[in-house]
Amino acid sequence: MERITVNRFSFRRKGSHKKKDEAKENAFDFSKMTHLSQEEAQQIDEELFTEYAFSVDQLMELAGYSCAVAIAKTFPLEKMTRDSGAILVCCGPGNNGGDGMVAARHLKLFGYKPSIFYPKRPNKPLFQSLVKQCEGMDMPFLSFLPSEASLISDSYNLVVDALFGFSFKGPPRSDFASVLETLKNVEVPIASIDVPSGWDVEKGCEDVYSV
Ligand SMILES: NC(=O)C1=CN([C@@H]2O[C@H](COP(=O)(O)OP(=O)(O)OC[C@H]3O[C@@H](n4cnc5c(N)ncnc54)[C@H](O)[C@@H]3O)[C@@H](O)[C@H]2O)[C@H](O)CC1
Repeated sequence: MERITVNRFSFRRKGSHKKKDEAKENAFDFSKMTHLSQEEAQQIDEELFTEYAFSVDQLMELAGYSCAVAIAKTFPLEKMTRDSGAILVCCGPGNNGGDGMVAARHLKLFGYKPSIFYPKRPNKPLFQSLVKQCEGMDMPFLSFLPSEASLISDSYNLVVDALFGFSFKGPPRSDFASVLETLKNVEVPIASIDVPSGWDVEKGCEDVYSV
């Protein structure tokens, strides 16, 4: 099963503008993918907030958009076989979940058919606005996640994992334990925003509950 981690800082594409290199450029060499440590990522965020006066909304829009672009390049719409580009975006209770809704919005504009699973919603204007924007673009919100992974694999071409980012501290609390368990067993690719949910941010996939 294919897993990729879509980290807004990890895709560095040396663009070649010659037509003939296009195929080579599209076949991304994952060995060149770089990762930031949790501390580096937090330092960059902090610098963007203080030195450059970016707001969380702006960073979330940049992160969600760049993840949508990376996902569209890695999983082209024309290669999807199920239900004209149906994808499932699973959003968690923090900013990573916000990234997921922003990515869903852009993927919808790229022609994909996102559905969103967003079980735990912060009572904050930023997230309420993101939900309103997604509803306004006719993206359905699932009231529950099918417990059978096969139902997800049969209905969607891709799962976007925007459940947890760098603030996850395992093991998953009860409300998300079954969600991670189901996603572990899906047979379609999972594109994780920032960190695959359940992974230790620095050490990687250490525990059985990681997607
Ligand atoms: N740094 C920024 O301002 C930005 C970060 N971006 C993205 O957001 C995540 C980090 O966001 P944060 O809200 O700090 O944390 P998470 O989204 O990873 O999750 C926190 C959320 O999860 C709950 N939680 C933690 N551990 C568990 C657990 N074991 N079981 C259940 N629930 C858990 C916790 O209570 C919180 O509610 C970062 O990765 C970026 O992707 C944005 O891009 C914008 C700016």
